[in-house]
Amino acid sequence: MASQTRYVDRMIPQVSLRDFENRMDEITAALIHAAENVGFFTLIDHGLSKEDIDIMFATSKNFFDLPDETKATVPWNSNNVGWEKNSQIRPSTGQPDRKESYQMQFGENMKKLWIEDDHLPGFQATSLNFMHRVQEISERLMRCFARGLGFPDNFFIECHGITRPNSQTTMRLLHYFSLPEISDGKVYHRAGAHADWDFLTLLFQKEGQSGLEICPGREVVTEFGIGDEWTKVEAKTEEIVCNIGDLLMSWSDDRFKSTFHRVKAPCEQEDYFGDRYSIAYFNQPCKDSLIQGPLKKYPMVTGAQFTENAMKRNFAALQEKLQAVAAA
Ligand SMILES: O=C(O)CCC(=O)C(=O)O
Ligand SMILES: [Fe+2]
Repeated sequence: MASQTRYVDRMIPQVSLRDFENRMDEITAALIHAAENVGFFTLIDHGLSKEDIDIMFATSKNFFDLPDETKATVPWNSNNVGWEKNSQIRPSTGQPDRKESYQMQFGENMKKLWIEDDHLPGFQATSLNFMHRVQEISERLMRCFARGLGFPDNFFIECHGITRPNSQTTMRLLHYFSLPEISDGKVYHRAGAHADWDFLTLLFQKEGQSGLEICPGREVVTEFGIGDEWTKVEAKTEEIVCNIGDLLMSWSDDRFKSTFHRVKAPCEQEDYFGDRYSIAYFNQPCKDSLIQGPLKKYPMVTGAQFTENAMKRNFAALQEKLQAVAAA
């Protein structure tokens, strides 16, 4: 069968964090190069073993295997926490992603939103432990990006402090449902094309459960248009896929690229149609962090304002898409 999607081979840089303290300048140069050119990179030698990651994936599967009524005891709310199913509509597709997800944070937003130990013993402890370890990796990357942009080394770490009660950093467990391999004429979006609006996203994929694709090319933080040439990102459990979000793009005066990506709606023979589990860790700013790049390209905003603006832009783009779909 001829491929309908236009694919191009692009190098997605791989960065090793081995011997981090001694190699920090070398690692910073590699990260800056990746951020300026692709917006995506993968990490190896990051300190989490394949087994550590597999334990979190097993914990995630145990959660999603619970009956919907049980998961509905921790419903999603607009603090970006909790469980949702088939409810996220992207401006690029105008249709809900076929997935369920559960979002967790460190702070007070999680009050009453942790699934209870009676339902899933040890879930909260395992998840928080994993979140702390991913935070440590994020903080190493933040030190490098601060150094690369000329801020003090700890600058971004403080702006995203997870011990602050108003921390918004989020880990999201994702489960995409298996889909019919024989087309019934419908398109089942998994994660419609989008850019992330956080600082940096660290994504875990499970071996064999492919589907993530990237589409570089955006020049400023406010565009929702997307191109049509995609590059597949291989699913390897032991690698962390990282991407620059709109926040870091803005904080770098658009020097670093927040790149469109999607989990493809499988439709071609070589696509993967089975259940897909992934885990995304979104580094979000504290509400009172002050955001402005060294060149002051954009007016200074707080973390709360940045988040609000991103949600407003998303909402407006979504309304526009829904109107276009209704008119068609
Ligand atoms: O599930 C994935 O692989 C990607 C998820 C994603 O891009 C997101 O949730 O922002
Ligand atoms: Fe994303």
